[in-house]
Amino acid sequence: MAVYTDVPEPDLAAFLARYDVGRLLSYKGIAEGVENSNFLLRAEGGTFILTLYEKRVNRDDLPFFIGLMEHLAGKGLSCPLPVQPREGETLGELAGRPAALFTFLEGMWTRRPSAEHCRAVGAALAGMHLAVRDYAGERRNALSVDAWRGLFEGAGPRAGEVEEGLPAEIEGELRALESGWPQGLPSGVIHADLFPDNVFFLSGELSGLIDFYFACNDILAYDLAICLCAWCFEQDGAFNVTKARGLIDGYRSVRPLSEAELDALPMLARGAAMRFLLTRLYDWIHIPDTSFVTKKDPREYLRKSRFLRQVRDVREYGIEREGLPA
Ligand SMILES: Nc1ncnc2c1ncn2[C@@H]1O[C@H](COP(=O)(O)OP(=O)(O)O)[C@@H](O)[C@H]1O
Ligand SMILES: N[C@@H](CCOP(=O)(O)O)C(=O)O
Repeated sequence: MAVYTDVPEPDLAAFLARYDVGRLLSYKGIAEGVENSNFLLRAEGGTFILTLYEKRVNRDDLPFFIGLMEHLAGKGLSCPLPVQPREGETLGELAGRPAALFTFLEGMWTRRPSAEHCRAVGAALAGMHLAVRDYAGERRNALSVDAWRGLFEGAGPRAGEVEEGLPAEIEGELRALESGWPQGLPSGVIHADLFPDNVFFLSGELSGLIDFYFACNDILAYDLAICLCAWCFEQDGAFNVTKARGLIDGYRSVRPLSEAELDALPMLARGAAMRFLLTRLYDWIHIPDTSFVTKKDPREYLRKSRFLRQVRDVREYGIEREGLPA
């Protein structure tokens, strides 16, 4: 569950007095999420999400994230819009933490994505990549290929407790990624965590994207590779080619992929699997079992990494390349 900070009602009422939302009617913590504390809040002026930014989010990055959501909403992309206070900064302070109020997005995330969901996500991701082309904010990806070795070392020798031989396997894959990581591909602001729990659907249609707190500047096709990892495997670990085709073709229907991007996709997908394997491994080892945070299983991404290492050509994801059948 992700409510790390208690918010006393009088403090919240004082915080809300900065906004034109009327009186506070009710609020409750939201169990989902990992990084921040989120509350569903009802006021006379409507329903909102209150976010308190916790320790793992760097305060200096908050203007980038908030500016990004404002930019995307301004371009018509459906995402939480930071609510402006009557005066002063969008970002306030509540219960000793940086805090902001957001519009409530209707919809639910899907636990059983279909190929059609994947197609819609691909199209939305590409739409986001086009919409951010003129966003002035910049943020380095602190979880890209140059950071993975540090994460691995941070996990330490206890990585072998998760599975025998795991440290040597990660070391081998890290070397391959570090030496083969694609260069010179189109870059821009990416979401970097567009997992099913960050995409809402309503009546079968994609209704919006949330959780931009890993967004950063990186290779655009890497964002698609992250989605491939997160959306196109079944619960039993099997890769679903139909979903992969849906995702990639959905993306290409909005933003075509160059030959160089298609060539790079298998390596980018291996990198994406490694990134989530390592962050999950780090948390698995460092977050105490007594913590109320539900730790995500690194082995899920180990299995995905093993599959993705066997892929030699993007056509193995079920898509066609110019003139070449799948
Ligand atoms: N703008 C929003 N509208 C509706 N629900 C939201 C909104 N923002 C967050 N939520 C809810 O809060 C949960 C956690 O939000 P998320 O941004 O994923 O947190 P974290 O950054 O901690 O992972 C989401 O799964 C969703 O249920
Ligand atoms: N998507 C990551 C964890 C980040 O969680 P989120 O709730 O912020 O999306 C993973 O699955 O490892």
